[in-house]
Amino acid sequence: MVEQRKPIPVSQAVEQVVEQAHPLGTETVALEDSYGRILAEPIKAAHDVPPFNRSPYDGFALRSADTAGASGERRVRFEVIDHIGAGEVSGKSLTSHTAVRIMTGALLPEGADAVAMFEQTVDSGDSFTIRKPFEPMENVSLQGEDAKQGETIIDSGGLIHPGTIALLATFGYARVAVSKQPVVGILSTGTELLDVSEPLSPGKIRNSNGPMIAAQLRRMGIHCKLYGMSEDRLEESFAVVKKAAEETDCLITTGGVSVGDFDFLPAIYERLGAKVLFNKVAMRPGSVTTVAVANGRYLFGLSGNPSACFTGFELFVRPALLKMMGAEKIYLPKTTAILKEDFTKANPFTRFIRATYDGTYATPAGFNKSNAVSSIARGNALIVLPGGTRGFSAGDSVDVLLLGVEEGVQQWQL
Ligand SMILES: Nc1nc2c(c(=O)[nH]1)N[C@H]1C(S)=C(S)[C@@H](COP(=O)(O)OP(=O)(O)OC[C@H]3O[C@@H](n4cnc5c(N)ncnc54)[C@H](O)[C@@H]3O)O[C@H]1N2
Ligand code: MOO
Ligand SMILES: [Mg+2]
Repeated sequence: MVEQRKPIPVSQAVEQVVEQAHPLGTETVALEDSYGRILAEPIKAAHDVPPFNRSPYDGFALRSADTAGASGERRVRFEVIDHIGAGEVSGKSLTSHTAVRIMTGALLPEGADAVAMFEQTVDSGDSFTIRKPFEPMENVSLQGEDAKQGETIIDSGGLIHPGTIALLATFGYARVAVSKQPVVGILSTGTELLDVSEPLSPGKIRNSNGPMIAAQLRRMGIHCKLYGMSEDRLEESFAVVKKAAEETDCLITTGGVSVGDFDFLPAIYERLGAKVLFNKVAMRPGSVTTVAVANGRYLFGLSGNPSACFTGFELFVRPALLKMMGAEKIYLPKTTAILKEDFTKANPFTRFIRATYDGTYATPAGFNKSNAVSSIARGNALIVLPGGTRGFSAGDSVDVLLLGVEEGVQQWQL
């Protein structure tokens, strides 16, 4: 008799998977290799930013006191005593009605407390005039206005993105403490599978799940170990899964997890003595998604059906790996959108519909069965239709999970 599996709610399944994830510790990498990694130390301002009072304009550094009473009728003249660009330091100190010609980014000379932009002056080389008074510190970029020494600017646990890199570089982090990345393996199971470069033959299809998951991992900044494809034969599959599981923190297999005569993953988990967290989730696609743990390592048994495989990765594998990487924001961001099509038939399982989201509407991305591959290629989001007794109509407000967003959110809520 076919095994009866008990489906668990999606949120419970996500919780159970994430609960098993343990951070892998930290390492340091060169700044140029840190993009996309998870920051393992807070970034504290090592010094004020900017580190000195500087000119935000190309113009003349002057003493504001000398500008008192200036007007169109009573222009005030300054003698230019030096000329500096950014990076140069004037050796001159300003005295009454003297100024230094200064470029954007240059340290203000001693005595100066304001900058007249070129556009605010009539310039005649050795001297210039102005027609308005300047306030102390007018047109000055003040030391520490951006960041104060000792201030924590970014907490640990965030994704290092280009802005983070700019900050790290500002403070002289040639090396950065980041969380270690998990070693992740991918094995595609199925006697029907052909490699991408092989021609089709009767009953065979090309392996699309393997390359897809490798790309889903790359999108998270993770490089994986490829274990290729294995045919649906118990002994051989067991050997390769066992080896791969020993060599990785997380092994992702696709296919062979359902109740078919050649679905060997359940038997393999049993032989490995792995603890199966669940083997049925009340979701579609991906109801057969199975997650097991052996010796502290994850075994993700994703469905062979491409849409189910894709969805299983985004919902379960992604947050688990991010948590292992020390990330705080491990879940896909969620928003609401207006549904573009009817889904009038109720479904007891929560459905995840591949869709395009344009900021207002969520439009299903076409053929949306579990075995669909075209809709994964078109979509940038997953519409969530909760399981239950009701259907959904065009115009309904629905939840949408956003795919491919650089950084997610901290709370899982569905
Ligand atoms: N009697 C039942 N049959 C099925 C059930 C069930 O509950 N009772 N569940 C169905 C559901 S839901 C799904 S989803 C599939 C899951 O099957 P498996 O995860 O065991 O995957 P396979 O049987 O190996 O393959 C399913 C399908 O996907 C194609 N496939 C497999 N690997 C790849 C790959 N790497 N790239 C592209 N396509 C792949 C494979 O050829 C099959 O067509 O089971 C249902 N059956
Ligand atoms: O596991 Mo299946 O994907 O629900 O069609
Ligand atoms: Mg099967």
